[in-house]
Amino acid sequence: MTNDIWAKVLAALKGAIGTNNFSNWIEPLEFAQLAGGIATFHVPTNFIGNYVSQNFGDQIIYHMNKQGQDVQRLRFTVPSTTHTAAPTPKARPVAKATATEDISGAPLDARFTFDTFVVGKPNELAHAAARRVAEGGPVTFNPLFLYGGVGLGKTHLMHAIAHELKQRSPELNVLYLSAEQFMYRFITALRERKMMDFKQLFRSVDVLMVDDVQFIGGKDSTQEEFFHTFNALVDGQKQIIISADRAPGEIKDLEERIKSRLQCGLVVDLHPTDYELRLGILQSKVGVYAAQYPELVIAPGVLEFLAHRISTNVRVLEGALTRLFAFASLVGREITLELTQDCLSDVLKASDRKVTVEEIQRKVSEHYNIRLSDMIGPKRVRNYARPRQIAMYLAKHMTSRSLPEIGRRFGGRDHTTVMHGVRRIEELKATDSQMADDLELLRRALEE
Ligand SMILES: Nc1ncnc2c1ncn2[C@@H]1O[C@H](COP(=O)(O)OP(=O)(O)OP(=O)(O)O)[C@@H](O)[C@H]1O
Repeated sequence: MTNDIWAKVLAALKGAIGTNNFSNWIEPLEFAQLAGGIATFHVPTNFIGNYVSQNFGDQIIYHMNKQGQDVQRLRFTVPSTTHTAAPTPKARPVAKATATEDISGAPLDARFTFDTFVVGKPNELAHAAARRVAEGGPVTFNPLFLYGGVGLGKTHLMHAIAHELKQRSPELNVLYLSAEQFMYRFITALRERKMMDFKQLFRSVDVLMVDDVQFIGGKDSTQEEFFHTFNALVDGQKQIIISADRAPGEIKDLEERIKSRLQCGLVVDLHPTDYELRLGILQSKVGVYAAQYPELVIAPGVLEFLAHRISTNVRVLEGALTRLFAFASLVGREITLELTQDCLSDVLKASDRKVTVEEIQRKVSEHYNIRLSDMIGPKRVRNYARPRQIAMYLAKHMTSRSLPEIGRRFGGRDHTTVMHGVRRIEELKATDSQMADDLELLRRALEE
């Protein structure tokens, strides 16, 4: 396809989608080639590619074909030289953290402080322990062992401790690094015959922080060296802080003596977030964005919606918010529930909890205080029939099962029985507020 033809396609698109959309979404595209019915474009970010494909893909194909080209599909690629993390020039990137290089450890993220850490029930113990260690003074528990699932704030708390300690006592030698970096340094020291320097460095610190220690599981010589370093520091009354994705006793392929050493101090876990904590985190992050995007308005209910729907981990929650603000700023619109659902459809889909028909049956029978066997069994009395219909209704709306599949799970009932039950509940939902409340309650309980 020649540039002339592409220019004609562009002119037609501009007329079809309007100047704003055109300059936001189509101008950043760079036509690369047309081969085998596939038109390829270079885009600055995957986000733009996805958006264009979903929203303007059909029109691009239509106008290219109208110009005599045979286009069946579009492909969007981000050239490797393009910086993928940055949104288009029109979107303001989120401020980058200034990393302060520790003397000999990994950089600390300037954003990870106690001030920016939101405390809730699931992390209050871990937070209190971290605060206590950050006060410095005589070592009371050694090591402090923080563990929890992905993205729940372990690294954030460790960096916060390091920042605080350095602020209170700048002379302290605080060394923060990941277990992987520990291993890498150890191997380098071995290779370069600098083990003495290695031992000296690690034994001279006042506070040693090792992140993601589960990494050394199965790495025998690294474990051995870690064990010696650990003992030397504990003997010298130096504080050690460790994080892992699971409790010390559950780390795979870790020597027993190390497990028991790690359990000697205080072991605290970060529990999965609950709704209140997620909402608190979102509110605090929105404060930051509000300063960066003063023109953006966020409609009531959006944060509650996100806190309710994204329950995986805080990193995903943060990513969703970043994307939402970048997107809203790009299109110059208020952040409404509708825009949120459009912009984050993939994230929302991915974090939808997969509810099974069996879970629904169990929950509904508990709620109405009937036996599971009666819910599935043949009895047709109202006491059983209504909860059964409610469970069918929820199965239809909360799972991807077809009506015949649902029928089979309800004691081999026919799909028309399921359809009738679902319709009956839909009618009641519209007319009976008690029924509507019950359905909402059950839905929430199942999504927890
Ligand atoms: N309670 C919280 N308050 C504010 N931000 C939080 C909180 N918990 C987590 N975060 C944020 O979530 C993101 C992920 O946190 P972090 O990197 O500390 O997780 P992690 O537990 O170390 O995860 P991983 O197991 O992947 O290493 C960070 O940007 C962090 O600032």
